[in-house]
Amino acid sequence: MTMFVALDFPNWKQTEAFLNNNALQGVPVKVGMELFYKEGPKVIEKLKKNNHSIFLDLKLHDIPNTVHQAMKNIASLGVDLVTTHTLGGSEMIAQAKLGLEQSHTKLIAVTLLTSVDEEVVQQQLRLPGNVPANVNHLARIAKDAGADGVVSSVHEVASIKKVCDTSFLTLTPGIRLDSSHVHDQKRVATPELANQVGSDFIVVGRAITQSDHPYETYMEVKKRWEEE
Ligand SMILES: O=c1ccn([C@@H]2O[C@H](COP(=O)(O)O)[C@@H](O)[C@H]2O)c(=O)[nH]1
Repeated sequence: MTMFVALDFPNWKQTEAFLNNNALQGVPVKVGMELFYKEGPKVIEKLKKNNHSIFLDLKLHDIPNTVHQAMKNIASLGVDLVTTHTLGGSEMIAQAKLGLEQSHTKLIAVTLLTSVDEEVVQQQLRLPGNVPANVNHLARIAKDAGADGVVSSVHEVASIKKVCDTSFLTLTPGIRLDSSHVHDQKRVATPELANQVGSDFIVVGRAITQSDHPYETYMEVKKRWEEE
């Protein structure tokens, strides 16, 4: 069970200040597109030097060969987890996994983003079935293609564990302490519910990074996540 703090900051200077000013040095962190596209691989080196576990959330989505070659480069960074989308299909996921084979990095495939709801799935994208059915289907594809786990919302975890096996990892963003301030997220849940349904990892961003008291909020979320 690990809780990652999403370091969604524009650059290293602001990231470092946030970690140092709030006594969060060494906590598990998620690096996403915003920070990585600005700072590149050196941001990973810096965080590793400060003993952070790292989830690199770049959500690769391209043809299988391109994803394979990109994952070979990511493997050399020594991060703990990395993401690809599932919507590139089985071959893309399998090639992503092969690209990581010389490393300890686990491959996590994004099913449906937590910012997506039934309106997007059914009215905009016109996918057959509802959100839970699509998430289950994509999780099964990811597992069969060799991924170590999936990103979903907390609400789909129990069903994924049933369909894919309890050892198949689930990583759940969209964590909120209450129903206010959901921002652009649609499928949100509390840390307690994430624990109850058996989520293996949670990701918490703005609830902590935009808090008036980030350290206290971090400790509160962690307590609620671990002690339920
Ligand atoms: O389906 C997904 C996949 C990734 N994310 C990422 O998690 C964090 C969540 O941030 P909050 O501020 O806690 O909403 C963010 O970095 C996303 O890129 C996700 O939310 N949903």
